[in-house]
Amino acid sequence: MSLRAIKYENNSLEILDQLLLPAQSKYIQVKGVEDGWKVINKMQVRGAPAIAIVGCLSLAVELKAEKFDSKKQMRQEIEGKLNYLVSSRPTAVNMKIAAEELIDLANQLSKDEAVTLDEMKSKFLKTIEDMLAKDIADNRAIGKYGAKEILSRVSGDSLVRVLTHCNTGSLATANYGTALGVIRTLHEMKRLEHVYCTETRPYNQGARLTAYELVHDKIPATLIVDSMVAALMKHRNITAVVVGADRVAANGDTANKIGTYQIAVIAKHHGVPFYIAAPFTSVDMSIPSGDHIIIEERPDREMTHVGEHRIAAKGIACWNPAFDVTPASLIAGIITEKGVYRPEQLKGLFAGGGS
Ligand SMILES: CSC[C@@H](O)[C@@H](O)C(=O)COP(=O)(O)O
Repeated sequence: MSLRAIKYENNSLEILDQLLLPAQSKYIQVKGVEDGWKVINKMQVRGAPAIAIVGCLSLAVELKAEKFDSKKQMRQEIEGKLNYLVSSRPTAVNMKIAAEELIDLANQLSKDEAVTLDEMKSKFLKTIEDMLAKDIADNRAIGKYGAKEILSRVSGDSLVRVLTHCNTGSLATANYGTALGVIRTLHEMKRLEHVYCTETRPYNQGARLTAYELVHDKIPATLIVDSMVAALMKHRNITAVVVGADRVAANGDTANKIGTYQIAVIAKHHGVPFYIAAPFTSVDMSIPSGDHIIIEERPDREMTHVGEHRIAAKGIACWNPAFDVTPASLIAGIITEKGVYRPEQLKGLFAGGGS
């Protein structure tokens, strides 16, 4: 079983087809931006950090093979292709933030007369290639800060019981994961008694992908269906909830996989602290609140069918938003690679250049 969602070696990019997991481990080659857009849009690769990394690496693969007449031409192509990649899925912000940073870099390199055409290309490619290592380092730091925060909720050497939703692990990132990274760290510290993961209907990221990662790593885990969360909190003494993010607004409101909001409401009712684990690349300071987040709506078929098998009555109308927004008031803390912050602290961090 492979847990590497993204393989990038010798300028060849392959992604593990997450539509086929857990039944089959099959890699598909991404030959350029067109392929990158398709694998993201079809959710063969998914999870906010992995979307950004695969999108940018698909551009790297294409740029390496291309010959440009001028730095201006290269800059224009970069900008057009990055904007196209941003359109592949609308809610996760990581691809948009990466695109803005890379377009800025291309502008700077193209204006700098001391930089040749070849140097511009190699500096640009190196910046993209460095994203893989940075994401893993960020996830390790998130794991460390998150574990410390959750352990602060129990006394002495007590073990903790954690609930997570969707998939935020090695399959959603360059490796290790964000919320699942926190769970991995707790397990490495031998302080995790048990993790519960939701099925995460309709795409079943929890049942198919998180369960696959937990079994692979031999982490003590139990799968529940999404409607069991309240019963779980009543009967199983959950220490904390930790989930990922697709976009965190400036006030801390957070878009994440559909179903996250109801878990946060239930957690509040039971006095269970609810945490978001996300790198700063998921924070969108350009929007004041979650009301401004565009929520992707996916095809009805994801709800009406499991694989090829229809489970819903023919003719029924469906509503299939892929994400919801959890208000900042329900979030105990945002676990980042730089530490754990209360939602209302975000604005101050960015004002002080904290990103
Ligand atoms: C580290 S992944 C964070 C989020 O992207 C994750 O929680 C999530 O909602 C994934 O949604 P998906 O639709 O599978 O891309």
